[in-house]
Amino acid sequence: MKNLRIAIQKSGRLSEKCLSLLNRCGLQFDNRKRTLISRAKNHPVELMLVRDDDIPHYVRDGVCDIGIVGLNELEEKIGCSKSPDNPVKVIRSLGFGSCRLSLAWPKSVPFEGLESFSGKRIATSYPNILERYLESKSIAAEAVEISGSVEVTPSIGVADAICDLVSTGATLDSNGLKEVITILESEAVLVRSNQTLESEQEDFLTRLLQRIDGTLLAQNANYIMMNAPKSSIDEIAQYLPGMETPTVVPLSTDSSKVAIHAVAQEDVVWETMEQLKRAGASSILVLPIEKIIE
Ligand SMILES: Nc1ncnc2c1ncn2[C@@H]1O[C@H](COP(=O)(O)OP(=O)(O)OP(=O)(O)O)[C@@H](O)[C@H]1O
Ligand SMILES: O=P(O)(O)OC[C@H]1O[C@H](OP(=O)(O)OP(=O)(O)O)[C@H](O)[C@@H]1O
Ligand SMILES: [Mg+2]
Repeated sequence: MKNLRIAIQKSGRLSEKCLSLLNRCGLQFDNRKRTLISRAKNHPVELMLVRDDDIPHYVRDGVCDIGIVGLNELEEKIGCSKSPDNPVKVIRSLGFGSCRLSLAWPKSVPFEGLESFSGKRIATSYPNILERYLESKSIAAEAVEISGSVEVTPSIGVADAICDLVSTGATLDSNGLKEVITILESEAVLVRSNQTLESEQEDFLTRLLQRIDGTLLAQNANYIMMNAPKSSIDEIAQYLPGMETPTVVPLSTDSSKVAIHAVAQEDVVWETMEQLKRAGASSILVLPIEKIIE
């Protein structure tokens, strides 16, 4: 059977989270960091550890079948991820690696809107996204390609402004810059090529996607259990927002009471538990959920 090849970032902001997601999906790999291709111990899967810049092209060219990469890298290297003709398709958004690609301007220079960028040099590691954006807004500015430490370029005279990734904004702030326009909201995405996979690979990918969905769903979900008088079931159900119909089970020791179990698709806060107690519930337990298959 042909292995499903998965590319993830070798070392960087996404590496640990990608590995942890795959582990939670039941894939086990050798931990040796220097092994750049490793076969999963228990599934027909091969893991490729590579620079994140290369993942979009590897997936497009069929070097690997699927990959996890920031949407920012995908848009830069392949572009138009939303177009149906795109050779690389986003098949899941994974909810980590959240950041945005933004234009930033020196705090010491007055900023008068997008027009301020006209005729200016903008340093960036994302020249394709930037140029597409500037063109769509009819702004004539020069994208100066820089591979890293972009935030330093205005203060050393290499550029007038920058276009780079922002998360907390601390890097911009400590380099005398302020975020002025967001061009792209990004997060880690699972991608696949448009090329047809062998049927066994496709089958395994379907199973893997079900596991990823189950893991992502479980991530924010909780299981809540409590005992309550039968007379309070309706009131208690009102305080279980976003939950499927709770399971109500008789208690063998007390016929006036029942056990209520429910899955909450969100965090259950102390206030909700306090409300449940006021409504007559006791022994209220909230447990994390590890996996879900719907
Ligand atoms: N400050 C941030 N907060 C959250 N996510 C971020 C942040 N900066 C980058 N990312 C996301 O993490 C991805 C990887 O970032 P990282 O800095 O590790 O990349 P890199 O230096 O290009 O790594 P590589 O050596 O693989 O080329 C980015 O493409 C982006 O999607
Ligand atoms: O808004 P902040 O929370 O300060 O994050 C933004 C910084 O994070 C990323 O760099 P990273 O730290 O990954 O370093 P690198 O660019 O050298 O990989 C990005 O390129 C910014 O420089
Ligand atoms: Mg990179």
